Amino acid sequence: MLHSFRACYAAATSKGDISANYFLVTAIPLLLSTGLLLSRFLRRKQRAPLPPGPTGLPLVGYLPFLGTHLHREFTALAATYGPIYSLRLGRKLCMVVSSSSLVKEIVRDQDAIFANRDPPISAVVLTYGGDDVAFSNYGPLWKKLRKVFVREMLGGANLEECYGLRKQQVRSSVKEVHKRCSGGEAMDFGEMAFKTTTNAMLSMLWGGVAGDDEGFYGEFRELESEMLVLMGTPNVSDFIPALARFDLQGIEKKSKKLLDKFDEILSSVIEERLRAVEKRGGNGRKDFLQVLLDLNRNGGSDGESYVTTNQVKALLMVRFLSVEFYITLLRGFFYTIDWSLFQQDILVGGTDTTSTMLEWTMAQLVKHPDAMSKVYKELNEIVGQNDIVEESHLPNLTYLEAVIKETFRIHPALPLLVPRCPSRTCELGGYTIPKGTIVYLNAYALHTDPQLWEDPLEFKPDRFLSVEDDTKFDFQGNNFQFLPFGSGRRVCPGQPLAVNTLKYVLATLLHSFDWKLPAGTELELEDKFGIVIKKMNPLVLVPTPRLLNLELY
Ligand code: HEM
Repeated sequence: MLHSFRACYAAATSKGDISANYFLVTAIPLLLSTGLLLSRFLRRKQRAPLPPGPTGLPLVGYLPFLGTHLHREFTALAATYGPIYSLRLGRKLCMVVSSSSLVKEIVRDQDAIFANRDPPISAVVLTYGGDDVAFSNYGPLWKKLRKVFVREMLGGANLEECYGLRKQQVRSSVKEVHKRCSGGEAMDFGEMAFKTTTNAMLSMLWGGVAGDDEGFYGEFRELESEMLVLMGTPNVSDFIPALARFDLQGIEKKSKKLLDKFDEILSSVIEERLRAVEKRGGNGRKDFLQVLLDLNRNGGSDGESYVTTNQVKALLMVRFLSVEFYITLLRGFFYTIDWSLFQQDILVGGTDTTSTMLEWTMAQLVKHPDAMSKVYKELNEIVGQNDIVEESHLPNLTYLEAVIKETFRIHPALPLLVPRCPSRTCELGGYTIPKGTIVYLNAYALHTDPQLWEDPLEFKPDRFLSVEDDTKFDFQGNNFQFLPFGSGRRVCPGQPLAVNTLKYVLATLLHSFDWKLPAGTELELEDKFGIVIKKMNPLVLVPTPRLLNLELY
């Protein structure tokens, strides 16, 4: 640089024309641009390295080396490469983080940077161009939709108003189980849990229930299944963005067609509701549909929560959101997943996080009779055998809550949470994390770390009772060693509804019946990696009534 400066000065002076202007016009820009280049070079040289990690193959990266239980594989890799490591899955650069201090850095200290998502093309199309709370990036649209979701749809007052709808569905499940009791019939507990939670959710969404009108809901469920399969199908366009415009597998085109069909159904639901409201007068039922239609027509009380008709429709599809996320995560692992089983799971099994957790909690209770008797004792004391469980009882069922937390610790439904994506290149734990990296937070590793938990693989609900400060292990992810619902800005907004529904359905089914394994069978607790982490084999149990007053059934 000094050399160029001297040359410039010499050129000017040799002509005997030491004009200040000439000097300014030539030398200063040269000096500035050289300085800029130098500082860029030095900055790049100083940038921290990428986290260490296993090397893979060209194009496919580490995909062919992954087994079938990713949360365990990722935990095992951390033993070799440390609490933060990188690997390529296809063309995508991914990081896996499994220490509570680094997780804290992501979800607290640098939360605004790590608050983006990386949705697949099919999800963007099917949510009206990403016009929804789950897939939009951190920014004004996400903030508005999240506020609508948390305050207006799932706000305390609205949830309370919908209690009647939930209760109706739970009581109707109790009746059905009771009917099947008389023959000593064994039943698939997971299936019954799925039906109960689905109906409770559908009734809160738009007052509907599967089975109310088999034609309509049957068609809707079929479309939902098609949607999940499309989102789950590995799409070359997602892995190699340069090929996206060719849509080689036709996934974008199929997604658009499917969206048209969804749109038709959702439009007819909305029109029907508007007609009913007009006929009846007033605002009609306060299910989520009505809340959203009121916002669509009048905006919110703050004047900022106006939602477009497309946003109403995208928000109504929320029932499967957590599953969609997981599919988003899984699409990377097409080498390791049996896609025919995956599709069967969606079409036949019925998959959702809340009912999956109901099944796991029940399985742990059947496996641990001591814990089961403590739950029954608590139910007898708080509810009594001459009454039915109401949601007002739930805050006092502290042992049941500890059982649920311990189940979430050992069997988190989404063990790698939902991947985050930094909006700019940043540093974490002394390493560089490039913009757009897919970041997995390994909750399973944290939940089972022997340095954080005593006997981490043992089912011991009491560990949650002995904690003096009961906010220490809440479901909000405020403690970075227990985060079944994530943490930070993008923490699961459905958590209060999910935990409430789980506790209410479980308390009701336990209070109403004794549950035993069919004679001659044994219980195992093996899991199966899939859309959510489900039990490998269905939980089959025989219920017998516990309550003497038959009117309570
Ligand atoms: C046991 C049940 C559930 C579990 C384990 C679960 C778990 C999660 C997790 C781990 C995340 C990602 C959080 C993060 O990135 O830090 C999430 C996000 C989300 N969940 Fe859930 N969830 C459940 C139920 C629900 C329900 C019932 C709803 C809807 C009523 C729901 C709606 C959402 C939405 C909208 C997001 C995205 C939030 C955002 O990106 O801003 N979840 N969930």
